[in-house]
Amino acid sequence: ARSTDSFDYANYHTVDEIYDFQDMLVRENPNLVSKIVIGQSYEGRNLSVLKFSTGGTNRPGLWIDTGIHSREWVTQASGTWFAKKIVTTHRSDRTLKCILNKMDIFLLIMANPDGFAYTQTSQPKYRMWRKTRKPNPGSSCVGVDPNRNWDAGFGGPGASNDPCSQIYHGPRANSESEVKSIVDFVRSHGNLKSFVSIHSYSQMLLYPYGYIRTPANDQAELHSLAKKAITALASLYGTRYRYGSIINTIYQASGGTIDWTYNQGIKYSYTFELRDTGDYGFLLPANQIIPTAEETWLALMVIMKHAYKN
Ligand SMILES: NS(=O)(=O)N[C@@H](Cc1ccccc1)C(=O)O
Ligand SMILES: [Zn+2]
Repeated sequence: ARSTDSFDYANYHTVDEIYDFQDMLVRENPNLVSKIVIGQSYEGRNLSVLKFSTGGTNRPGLWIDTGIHSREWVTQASGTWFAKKIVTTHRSDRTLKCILNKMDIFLLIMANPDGFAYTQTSQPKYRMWRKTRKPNPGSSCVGVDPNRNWDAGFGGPGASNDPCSQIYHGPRANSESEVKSIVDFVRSHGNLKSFVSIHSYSQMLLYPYGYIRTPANDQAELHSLAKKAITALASLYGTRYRYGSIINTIYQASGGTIDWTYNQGIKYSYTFELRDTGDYGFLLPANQIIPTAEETWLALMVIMKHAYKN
């Protein structure tokens, strides 16, 4: 595309097209958008975070990542749409205007670019790739599950020590550069107020914990905020979400992203599982990208507004 106005948000795009989109968005909006390279993937692709800021220094931040599981294509597509939505509405939307007067938004659209590139290679059998693409010593199986590699109940039930497993946790916590780079950013920023990691599919809004049954200290607040968020989501097209703690709502999972961010003190830590509930699953038709992104944005705004006010 020649600009982010002519970019086709209603279709899926390649790794390179999304990198180009990010650079165009920065060029077109130098007073709002900048790019922070927080690290590289195993195969050397940039982990590029878009920063949306109206000024200040080290303002409290709001984090969103998409695409950490590479086959969940509606998430990278939604992340691209979110980026354009922020730019086109940050003056007209009062809530977003207020948020950006005091806070920064950080958006990592391709959290697993190697896996994403792999799902786009010719053979259809690669389309369902989930993990990173780092070889595992002593195994013919490649990759670690980047949603089991975090230092939160690492290696416990709900992950596998088998390199051939889709939920292989890796040789140690933060072994994957895609994970370590985010860990380092979260620590160096030190002032994130919300952390949302976006997955698909199942239509769920999940909060900690996944590795233990013990309720999070802020469980009541996280539960009521989740209810508000999915109510806003449903208001657009009637899409119904379930919500609750990871372990109670989907399954036990150890080493997950938001369990670690919550334990770092980022209270508003959530994972979305976007459309659908299994009719198409990870192969969601492109005509559902924009409706999915639009309804999800309403829920994200509820969470970000709450983080802004508390
Ligand atoms: N996106 S998904 O289909 O892989 N489901 C997620 C569910 C999940 C979500 C948040 C923390 C742990 C686990 C998964 O990593 O298994
Ligand atoms: Zn996922």
